[in-house]
Amino acid sequence: MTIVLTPYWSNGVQKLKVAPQPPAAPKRGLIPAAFDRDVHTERCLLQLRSKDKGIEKYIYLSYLKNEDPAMFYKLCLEHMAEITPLIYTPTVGDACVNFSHIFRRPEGLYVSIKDKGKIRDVLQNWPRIDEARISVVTDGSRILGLGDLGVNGMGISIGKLSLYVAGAGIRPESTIPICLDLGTNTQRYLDDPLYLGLRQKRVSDPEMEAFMDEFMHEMTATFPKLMIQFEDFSTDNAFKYLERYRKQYPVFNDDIQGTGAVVLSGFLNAAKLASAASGKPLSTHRILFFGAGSAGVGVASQLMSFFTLQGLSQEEARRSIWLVDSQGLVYNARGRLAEHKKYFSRNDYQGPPMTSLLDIIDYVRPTALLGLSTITNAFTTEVIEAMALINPRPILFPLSNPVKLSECSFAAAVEHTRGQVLFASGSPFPEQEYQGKTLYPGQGNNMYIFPGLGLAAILARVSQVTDTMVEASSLGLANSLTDEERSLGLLYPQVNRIREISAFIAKEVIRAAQKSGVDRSPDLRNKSDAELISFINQKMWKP
Ligand SMILES: NC(=O)C1=CN([C@@H]2O[C@H](COP(=O)(O)OP(=O)(O)OC[C@H]3O[C@@H](n4cnc5c(N)ncnc54)[C@H](O)[C@@H]3O)[C@@H](O)[C@H]2O)C=CC1
Ligand SMILES: CC(=O)C(=O)O
Ligand SMILES: [Mg+2]
Repeated sequence: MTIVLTPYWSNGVQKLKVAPQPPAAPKRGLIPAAFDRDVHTERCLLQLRSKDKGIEKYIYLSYLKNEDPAMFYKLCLEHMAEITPLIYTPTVGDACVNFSHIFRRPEGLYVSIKDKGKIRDVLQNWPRIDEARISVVTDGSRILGLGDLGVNGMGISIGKLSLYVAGAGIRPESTIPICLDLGTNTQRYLDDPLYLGLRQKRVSDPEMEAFMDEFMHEMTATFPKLMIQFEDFSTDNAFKYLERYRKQYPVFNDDIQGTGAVVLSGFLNAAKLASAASGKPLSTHRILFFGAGSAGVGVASQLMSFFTLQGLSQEEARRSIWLVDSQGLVYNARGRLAEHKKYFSRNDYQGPPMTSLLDIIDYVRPTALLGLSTITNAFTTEVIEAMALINPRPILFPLSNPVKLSECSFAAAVEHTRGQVLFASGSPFPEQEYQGKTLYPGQGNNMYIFPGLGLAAILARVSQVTDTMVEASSLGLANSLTDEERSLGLLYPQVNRIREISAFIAKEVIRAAQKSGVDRSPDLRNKSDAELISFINQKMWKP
């Protein structure tokens, strides 16, 4: 028997048909005589390309995913570089902002504060309880860099799960996009008659805490084989709920851990090239973070392992990192600091607040400048030039999403470093020609990590996601560059190899889970690496 995704309506939820294999041929007369599935692939692609705007392409692809999921995922796999920016960042940002306006039919699960006390009843309405393996859960409070989008944040859970299917072959019917509706503080949504969420301000912290405790408990009770990815919670809640549940349930926070892993990976590759140019050892890198939120501090914590891999002590590693937030350089003498910034706060600077990025660069003399601030073009011409003056090959990672919030463009980075930049951004930029050479931007986005990490967690049936599993995903990604990709100067592998990369990452993560003793699939322990890779490939769903 094969589960065939047949999205049709019934009582407001999508249902599945369980069909015998092979599916019955359509009845004579119901399709045109010359209909051919391969030709239809081309037709779908032409229809997609005929649309001018990203958001129109997004709407077309959403329709296709609902009507013909196999065709949607076939297109994704065959045209990964073209389609990823349409179903994910940057276009998914527009789709989320306008979610209540472009909405056509429900997808995923909405759990609201009104369901408190009866969350189990809501979860049990999910039509595919037994198949459920992975859920992306957001509360919509910090969607990409776009702020509090309330229930419109559902678009991000849907987009990430499409990448789980396309990128790691998770079965579509095993995914559950979830948006928690805890209100929104965005007035224009509260005033919008089309807004799909509750018309109330966000609930208080204690109310949210009680809700989250019930939600997590009931999720595990209802879906015993489920892995949970927290996505785009506002800063404090991102740290708080990761810490609260990470030892209790199989859960990870993509913005803290997934981003940390993907940036560590690209940084490892960039730092080698930078050190080769400067002649300075890897251990002497100095990293300046512009933005000290969940992503900035998540990446800083992960980059600690870069330095410890070079033989530095924890303390030496910590001292190689500087944070900047909206008040400027983060240092102890500045006054009260949010909990998550304290570890990296500097105690070696006592002067007045330092707020100009140029002054901070002059003071820190960083080898790498990483942007996770949501401040468009914060890396000005002068900032990029200052980095190029200190470093023969400056590392510039403007990682904020979507593309309109990027701290700088690839074109600007190439121009103002005379082609020497080692670059990765959160959303994709086009390649650049410089003095007759083609230069390729990296995409430092957690989409390289979470599909493989999630697949590993599902196959090894882990009880929790450990730091060593996250680090293994990162090193796995860094080591998956081919010689050809290295010769092109790439920091990340080409996205069209995503399934191969996810399989490799999954193998590394499963091994790390086994070492940590959090795996619950003992038969995988006996497999050689080659057998494990082949097992993983064989488990991947193919459209
Ligand atoms: N490339 C990737 O894979 C990922 C990218 N991101 C992006 O990173 C950005 C930040 O995300 P989070 O850390 O979760 O948000 P956040 O809201 O937790 O953090 C934002 C940080 O930027 C700082 N900031 C704001 N204005 C500033 C200014 N004028 N100067 C200096 N710093 C300023 C804030 O003080 C805060 O520390 C978002 O655009 C998000 O899309 C997040 C996760 C993954
Ligand atoms: C990529 C991602 O997770 C973000 O920008 O929030
Ligand atoms: Mg995110």
